[in-house]
Amino acid sequence: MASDQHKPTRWVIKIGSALLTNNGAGLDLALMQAWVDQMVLLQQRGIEVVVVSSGAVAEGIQRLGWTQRPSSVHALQAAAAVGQMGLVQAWESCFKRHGRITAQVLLTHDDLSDRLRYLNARSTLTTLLELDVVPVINENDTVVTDEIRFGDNDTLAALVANLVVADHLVILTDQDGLYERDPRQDPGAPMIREACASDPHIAEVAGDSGSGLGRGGMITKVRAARLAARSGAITHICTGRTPTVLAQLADGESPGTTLLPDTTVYNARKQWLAGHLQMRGRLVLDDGAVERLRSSGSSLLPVGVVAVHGRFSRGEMVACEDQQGQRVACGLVNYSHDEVERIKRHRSADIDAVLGYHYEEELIHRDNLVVFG
Ligand SMILES: Nc1ncnc2c1ncn2[C@@H]1O[C@H](COP(=O)(O)OP(=O)(O)O)[C@@H](O)[C@H]1O
Ligand SMILES: N[C@@H](CCC(=O)OP(=O)(O)O)C(=O)O
Repeated sequence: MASDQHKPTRWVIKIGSALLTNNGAGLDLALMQAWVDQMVLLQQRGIEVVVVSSGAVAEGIQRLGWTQRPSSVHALQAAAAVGQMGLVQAWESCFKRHGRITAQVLLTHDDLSDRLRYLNARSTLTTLLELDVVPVINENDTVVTDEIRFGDNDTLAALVANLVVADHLVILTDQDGLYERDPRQDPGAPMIREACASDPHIAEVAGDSGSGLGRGGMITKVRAARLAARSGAITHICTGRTPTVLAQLADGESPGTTLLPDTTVYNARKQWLAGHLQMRGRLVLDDGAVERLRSSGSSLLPVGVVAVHGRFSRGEMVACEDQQGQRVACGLVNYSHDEVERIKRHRSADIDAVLGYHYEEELIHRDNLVVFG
């Protein structure tokens, strides 16, 4: 078990569908065993490992004997339920050969946006790591609807990296790294070896999935690197087809693309706030309010709000934008959308007179607000 003084090194390792299932042909058990052999080596070097494994839908489609990916949500969810069995069986048996124990953790977006469930998930994961168990995480595809979906496992892996404060997020995929253009379209495109996670260029060159098996493509991997950077994690995008890739990374080599954290590292509560992917509404701020949020970390007052969009209740998550539509911050709002409509542009001292009551003088208190750098 880890002592309180020594923070262990943690890696979140995410593996994509096309890679895991040999482009949809069924789980590639030999490759899975090769990664597990290396993960055990990492553990022997004192590195704690969390696996985020895609592949449930692809494996389910294969097990059900379907020749193509269905379009119906319920068929996809059924495939995920079938395939998840195969996934966890395979991970368990690969780790068992080394006498290691695994645990299945299935998450939805709601599990991480609800503060209590988020804290619970964090405690469970850290307990599993202290017990030397390898958590194998996937989205709970069988129950998710679009409203509560992470959407892709790159994003899920980044939020898990935030949750366990991982040092490295390793995204194993079917390409050697991030290229200047999708290598499926341009095989001669050069690979980007290192960049800052927030570099706009990398988001411009990253395209969507070319395989039809994966959900996100490179763009979700770049966004995941940005999310992971909020807790200080370095992201590596590498091919999982090289059997020694994890050992190479542990030796300090950079076999793929390395994306370095270059933004403010948030504290635990701000990371939780920043990890909310679904906003209930949008507040448009005037230039003065944007400047104050950015420069002095102030709370948002109603006087700085010029427009309100969406329907939200007190306590829900809203985005704050400048007048050009750029997202500046997000936070838990103290007033509902119709209340904000009435108190916007007013001084806090006037809230009582306008509404006939007031909760707080801030629209979003600075403790519940996260400003993007
Ligand atoms: N700039 C790029 N560099 C590399 N791959 C890219 C790029 N843009 C788009 N892609 C595509 O992203 C795919 C990887 O994403 P995806 O299929 O979602 O994989 P995974 O299942 O591993 O998440 C690659 O096979 C490639 O076709
Ligand atoms: N949760 C889904 C994976 C979704 C996903 O993001 O896939 P991928 O882009 O291959 O990592 C599954 O297990 O099939």
